[in-house]
Amino acid sequence: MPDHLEDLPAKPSRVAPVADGVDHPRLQNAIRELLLAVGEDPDREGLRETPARVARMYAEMFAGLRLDPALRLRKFFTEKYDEIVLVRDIGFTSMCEHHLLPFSGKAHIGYLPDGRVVGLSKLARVVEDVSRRPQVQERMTETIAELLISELNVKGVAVVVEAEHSCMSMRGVKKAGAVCVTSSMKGIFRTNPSSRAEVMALIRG
Ligand SMILES: Nc1nc2c(ncn2[C@@H]2O[C@H](COP(=O)(O)OP(=O)(O)OP(=O)(O)O)[C@@H](O)[C@H]2O)c(=O)[nH]1
Ligand SMILES: [Zn+2]
Repeated sequence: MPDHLEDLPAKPSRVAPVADGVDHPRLQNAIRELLLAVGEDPDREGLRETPARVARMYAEMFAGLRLDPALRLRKFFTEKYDEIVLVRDIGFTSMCEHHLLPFSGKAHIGYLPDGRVVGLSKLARVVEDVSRRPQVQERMTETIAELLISELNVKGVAVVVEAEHSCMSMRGVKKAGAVCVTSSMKGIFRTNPSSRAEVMALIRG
């Protein structure tokens, strides 16, 4: 190592708190404790940077705790279109709040407009924002549907989420491939069985 670098701390940016709303030093201590508790040596070479790495990972996985997804839905386009709009297969990964393991899958969102439409990407952005929290799949589904029905001036909203839970595949009951499906229907999709059947048929493709 050149002399002039010898006194510099290694990668200082990796240990400093990052202005992302997460307490990085606290997280790093917790990860170090976790490694000690399972019988590992957090000071061995391969693990030396792990607490800082995992802290950054949690900051990313839980970034949704500090976001307001409603802000994604404040921009509209006036359109005469009055049939269902559906965005299918929006991929996501969230964190199961029971085991802090990921669950991932696809969200499908349909809505029936009432004179104006929202940018299609905004539906995917809402899924992205809401997924980055510790939660259960039912709450994630309901949160997305509630946001859409309260923020968009639409006749109905349908949200279906399909996901595989790591806590069911890699541990515990160990059922790889089991898929959990949840749905939340608002407005006309809740009150009118034929509208519900129509949106569900579109979601099934
Ligand atoms: N309803 C629901 N349950 C979930 C979700 N994610 C994980 N779970 C379940 O949460 C439950 C937690 O059960 P506990 O008995 O408290 O924990 P556990 O002993 O680790 O349970 P096992 O996973 O059966 O080993 C498990 O049945 C998980 O399958 C979710 O999104 N929704
Ligand atoms: Zn779990």
